Amino acid sequence: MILFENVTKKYRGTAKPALDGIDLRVDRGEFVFIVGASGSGKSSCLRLILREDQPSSGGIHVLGQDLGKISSRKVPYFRRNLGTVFQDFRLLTNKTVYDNVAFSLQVIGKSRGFIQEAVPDTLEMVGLAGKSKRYPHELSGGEQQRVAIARAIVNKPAILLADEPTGNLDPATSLGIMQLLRAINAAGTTVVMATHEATFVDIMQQRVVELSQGVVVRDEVGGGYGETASIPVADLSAEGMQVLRTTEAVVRAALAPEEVAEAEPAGTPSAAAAGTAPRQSGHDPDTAPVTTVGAAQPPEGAAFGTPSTAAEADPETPSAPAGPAAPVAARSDAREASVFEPPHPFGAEDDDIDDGDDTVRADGPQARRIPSFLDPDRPIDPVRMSETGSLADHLGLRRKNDDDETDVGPVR
Ligand SMILES: Nc1ncnc2c1ncn2[C@@H]1O[C@H](COP(=O)(O)OP(=O)(O)OP(=O)(O)O)[C@@H](O)[C@H]1O
Repeated sequence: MILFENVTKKYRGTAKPALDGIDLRVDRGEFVFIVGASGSGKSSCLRLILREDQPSSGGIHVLGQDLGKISSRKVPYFRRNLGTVFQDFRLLTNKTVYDNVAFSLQVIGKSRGFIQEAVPDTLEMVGLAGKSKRYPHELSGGEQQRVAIARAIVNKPAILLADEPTGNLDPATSLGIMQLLRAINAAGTTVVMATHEATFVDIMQQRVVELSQGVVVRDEVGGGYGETASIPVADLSAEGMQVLRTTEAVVRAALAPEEVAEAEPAGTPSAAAAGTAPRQSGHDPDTAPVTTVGAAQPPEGAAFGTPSTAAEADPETPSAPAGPAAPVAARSDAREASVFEPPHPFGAEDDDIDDGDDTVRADGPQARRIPSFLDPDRPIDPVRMSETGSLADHLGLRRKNDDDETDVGPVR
């Protein structure tokens, strides 16, 4: 899906290359952290994948495209299949939440009908259904980043590139964002994330590619942040891990193919997978207990087919989402697509682009995509988690207060 072959990037006027002979392969469905000290080449990597920049030498293939051969005219089409999220959110300040997300579809010519379905669905998924009319300055940092993520995924990209997406957020809010990215990955989108956040790299147990002075010095699955961490690794509590396990359980339950097949009437292939449950307006995810931090744990009855009670979130009862999803199954008939369908690397308008590189290696790193400590079959007590305070408490990351504004600003 992403292939770097001996890629070197040397910026004009610099003595040392930013990237020096990089070989890297990322397969469909992987979640890959790119870590390394400041200046090690993480952002340069992402820019090359996005085709914002070109390598000085070497070859890069993304979604079957040789980026060295793709014409400038085709670059915008190519980028439709890549969602991007940045540390500084990059929202349009004069547009509402809804319009920020809708805009990315309007500029690529999506129909009004598609936009009217896809935008609310995606906002619901990221836990912002009740804030669609707000402007960015009326949102906390965590909410702004969720808008940015909604905008990045509303067109169902095959790949989501995230460059320090939690860099401006406090730890508890960052965890919500990480859970959301993990859920998006669980739904089929390949995620490549550059980060300094040792804590999340360690607890997520995904593939870690470490750069040092433009060279890959480590590439392992389930690795921690490593010796070069510039941020101390937090000692996450067992409760913190339970929170993540519950999230994974909910996502898995919502996306499990067998439940989908049973839950939906014939002709509505995306209904249960979309997890489109009756909407609950006015819900503020930042004021709710543990189960709503991050949209991977959306408001009750909301996206992912989330169980309607904390008890139902128990992974022992994975069929819980089938209920909430059912009432809106008929509505799905009218949809062009659901955000939870497997990503279609290229739409009809992009048929001229070859997608031949999208094979999955059976023995590839994605084989361990879901770590054992997130195993939904392991016993947890979701009721206790939902009734005993905030996520920050569970993680030992208590905030100064509950004010939304504490989401904003660097805390490291
Ligand atoms: N446009 C540019 N022109 C010249 N040098 C650049 C340019 N962009 C990046 N560099 C240099 O390339 C190297 C890698 O930069 P890059 O931004 O990829 O690192 P990074 O790992 O993302 O760093 P950080 O964690 O601080 O964002 C650095 O030495 C940087 O100074």
